[in-house]
Amino acid sequence: MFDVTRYAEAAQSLIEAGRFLYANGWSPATSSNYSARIDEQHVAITVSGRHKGQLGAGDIMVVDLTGKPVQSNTRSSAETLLHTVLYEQFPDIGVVLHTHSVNATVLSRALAGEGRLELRDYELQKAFPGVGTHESTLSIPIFENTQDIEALSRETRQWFAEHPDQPGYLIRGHGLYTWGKTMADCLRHVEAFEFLFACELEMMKVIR
Ligand SMILES: CSC[C@@H](O)[C@@H](O)C(=O)COP(=O)(O)O
Ligand SMILES: [Zn+2]
Repeated sequence: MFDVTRYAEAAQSLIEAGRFLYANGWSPATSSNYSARIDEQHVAITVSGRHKGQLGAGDIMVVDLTGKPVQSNTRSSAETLLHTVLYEQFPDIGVVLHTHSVNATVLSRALAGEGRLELRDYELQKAFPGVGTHESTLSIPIFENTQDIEALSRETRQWFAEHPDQPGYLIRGHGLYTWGKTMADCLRHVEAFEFLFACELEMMKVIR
């Protein structure tokens, strides 16, 4: 079983993250899902279909690392498996955030036919762990959107087994997944990605 105090802390951090992400326009219309690790085997995650700007304690539940609900009859996020494969694969991550911003959606569609977004020469790449210079490349995979989340979870697992240092991915026409050791780290990654996506879209207007 899991520690109730740690669950309450994780739930509170997800509630606060939801207010921030919704206020920024990155989690509109009940979209997005968030999770935080409680211990090696348990994760607090948003209940499916809830408004992410108005989350309360009843909107957060617990699943195990196979995505199975623990002590709950509610349905966890439809995309639970996209979270749990990351916790399984990266034992040191504590938080996963999935957002649906306009820029992530438009940029991933603008790059139709391309399987990656390569980010280079931006100072803000240093917001990600292990990046100490703008002279580096962040290779962000773009997976095709699908309603078959089990298949997508297998696809992401395989890609990140081969590219463990990349801090996130896009689903085309859908949104961003990113993670971090702490909530502060993960929120910084969302903000950094959003800044970089906006820059890429501006660059397309200037250069193409
Ligand atoms: C409101 S459409 C968005 C959903 O289809 C999904 O992509 C999403 O992010 C939220 O699903 P949820 O089951 O609430 O976690
Ligand atoms: Zn989504």
